[in-house]
Amino acid sequence: MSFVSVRDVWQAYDGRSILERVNVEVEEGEFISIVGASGCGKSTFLRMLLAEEVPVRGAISIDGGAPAVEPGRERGVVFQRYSVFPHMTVRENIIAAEGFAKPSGWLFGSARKAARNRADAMLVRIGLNHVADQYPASLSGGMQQRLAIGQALTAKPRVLLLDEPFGALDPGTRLQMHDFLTELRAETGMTVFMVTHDLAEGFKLGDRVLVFDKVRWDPMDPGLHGATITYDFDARDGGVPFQHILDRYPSLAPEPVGKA
Ligand SMILES: Nc1ncnc2c1ncn2[C@@H]1O[C@H](COP(=O)(O)OP(=O)(O)OP(=O)(O)O)[C@@H](O)[C@H]1O
Repeated sequence: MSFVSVRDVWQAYDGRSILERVNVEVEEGEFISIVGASGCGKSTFLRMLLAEEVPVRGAISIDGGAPAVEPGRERGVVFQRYSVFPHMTVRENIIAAEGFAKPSGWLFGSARKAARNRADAMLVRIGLNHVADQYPASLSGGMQQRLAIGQALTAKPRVLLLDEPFGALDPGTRLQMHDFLTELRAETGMTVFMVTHDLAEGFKLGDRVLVFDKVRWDPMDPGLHGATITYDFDARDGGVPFQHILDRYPSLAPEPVGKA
């Protein structure tokens, strides 16, 4: 059995189908990029992988375990909008991430001191040790997002879920974050699922690129049917030229530079 196994998963809200018949098998350590038109259910799929919500049908299992019913330490998540705590320093943000992963939610005495040492090691790892005592507002967007990734990594997750993690960053910072993520991944052997609207990014970072789309379409009721995985591209060797996908999915094309 694969490390992550998604079997015949369906999701619906208020009786409206969002995802249907989603099947995918993922090996440990694979980097899976996810693309698809806006609103097709990509974030919903990530939330189910995180066990933040359960599918109405089908099951997702990780490492052969029973389907999870709530988020656990083995899954970390990073969203596009900075999820760091603005009233805490950079170091406190990392310590808090560890504290919240504990059942009691808080750390005291020697446990807190040890957590501080681990936090400092993490800050060195993500290149933020020189700003450990600053507040997030004083950091650049790329630094804040590195802090968010550092928080997610604090619990040493085996699966990292990234929802458009670099969507709010400028192109240069984005490229730096690609290198950072590639290094982290080589170091940790984590399995990664990343939703992106940038196909080039998806093919560059991913081992595979999954495309979500609707295969059934009712012109009288466009919201009737849900999306599923329509393509599973092998992106390891540079992948297929992504222009072919853009031809079929023009809505995925990046915004022209300078467009308001
Ligand atoms: N908790 C919810 N209750 C009701 N509807 C929801 C809920 N969560 C998501 N939806 C709806 O499900 C659909 C899929 O949303 P989702 O955020 O998963 O899409 P997405 O592909 O990630 O979109 P985008 O690319 O724009 O971020 C949308 O129509 C959204 O409004």
